[in-house]
Amino acid sequence: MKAPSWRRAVLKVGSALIAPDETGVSTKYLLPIARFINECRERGQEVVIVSSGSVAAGRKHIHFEHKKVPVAVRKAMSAVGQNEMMGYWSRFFDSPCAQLLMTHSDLRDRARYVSIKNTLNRLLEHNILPVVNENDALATDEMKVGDNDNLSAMVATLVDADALFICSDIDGLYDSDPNLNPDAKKIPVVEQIDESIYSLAGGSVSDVGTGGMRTKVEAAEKATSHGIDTYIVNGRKGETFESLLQGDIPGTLFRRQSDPISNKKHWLRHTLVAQGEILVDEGAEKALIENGASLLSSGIVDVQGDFDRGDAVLVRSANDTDAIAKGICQYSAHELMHIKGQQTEDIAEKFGYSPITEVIHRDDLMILEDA
Ligand SMILES: Nc1ncnc2c1ncn2[C@@H]1O[C@H](COP(=O)(O)OP(=O)(O)O)[C@@H](O)[C@H]1O
Ligand SMILES: N[C@@H](CCC(=O)OP(=O)(O)O)C(=O)O
Repeated sequence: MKAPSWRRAVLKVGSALIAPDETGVSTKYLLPIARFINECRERGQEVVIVSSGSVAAGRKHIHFEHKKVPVAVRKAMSAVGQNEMMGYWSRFFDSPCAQLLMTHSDLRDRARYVSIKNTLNRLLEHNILPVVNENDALATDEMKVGDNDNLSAMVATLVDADALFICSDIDGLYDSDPNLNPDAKKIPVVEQIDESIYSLAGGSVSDVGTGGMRTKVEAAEKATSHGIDTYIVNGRKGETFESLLQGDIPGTLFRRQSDPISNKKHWLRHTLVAQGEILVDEGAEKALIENGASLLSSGIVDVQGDFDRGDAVLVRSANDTDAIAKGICQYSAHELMHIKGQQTEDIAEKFGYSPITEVIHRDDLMILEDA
């Protein structure tokens, strides 16, 4: 079976490759990766790197006795290590590399999201190789993505990539962790990601790696739902990249969904964090799910949480605990408490102004699965 062709790819390099000894970065596994990138670029394909390794690089300079490194020390390691990690990449390419450090809070803000997208596109136009990492030194828990597997899927969506290569220290997804079970069997192709796939994926055994296989499957789910073929391959083996160049599939391919959801809805579903909940009556629930309607104030029963205009919220039936939709709300929680259950015309009369008809516009609304 041949791999689908691609035009633009994101290639994620985990700590397991750039920092195989977990302290300090190393060129040991980077040369075949850099050769692969150079060859792809010569063929007219574009590549964005998402690289881990800043924490491992920083460990060389900030010694810490205990295995469990406190958050502040990890951030300091990352700050001193980013530069070093970038230096390693730069030495492999004749054209320049550009560093982009971001957090989840940058990606969930629509304006910043578009700004990052434009910057990445300009860099690619100028044949500059972007190297993305999380801005670990600044990110608080609420701000961060937390792992570069998920970050790479978000970046792949952002740049409209058609392939995502997650390069790690393992040959792909197995039916259990091969580091723990020598009889584990590799799964060459995953057509659909569901709970049975998640149940196979374990964590990381490394001190600097984050997430293990679970975050890779999460990344694959995000990317494939956006129409991006996702590969987990072993970046420790040079032949992996030879195979990829020949169009073979050396690891596990998670095949893209044939009906990808739009950019905006993808961003809404996977990137935006809901700030509150809107409880709706049966009529509104039916209108949203069956008729593809916008949410109007008349169907709202209650409001929970404290959100502002433009924030993401979950919509759920007043009779159920499961959310049915997620959307961007045009009103604040405070405003909704006043207009809930009212017809749009009555609001105009009561409050003396012409309200926005849709509390959540259909275009800003994503029905969740199983609703
Ligand atoms: N089902 C599985 N198949 C393959 N690897 C698995 C599985 N479950 C857990 N793993 C672990 O995931 C590790 C790779 O993740 P991680 O250490 O975070 O690497 P990276 O630094 O490349 O992100 C593997 O070395 C393996 O121990
Ligand atoms: N941002 C961190 C890496 C976080 C991460 O996800 O690591 P990994 O699981 O090795 O890809 C760093 O630069 O060290």
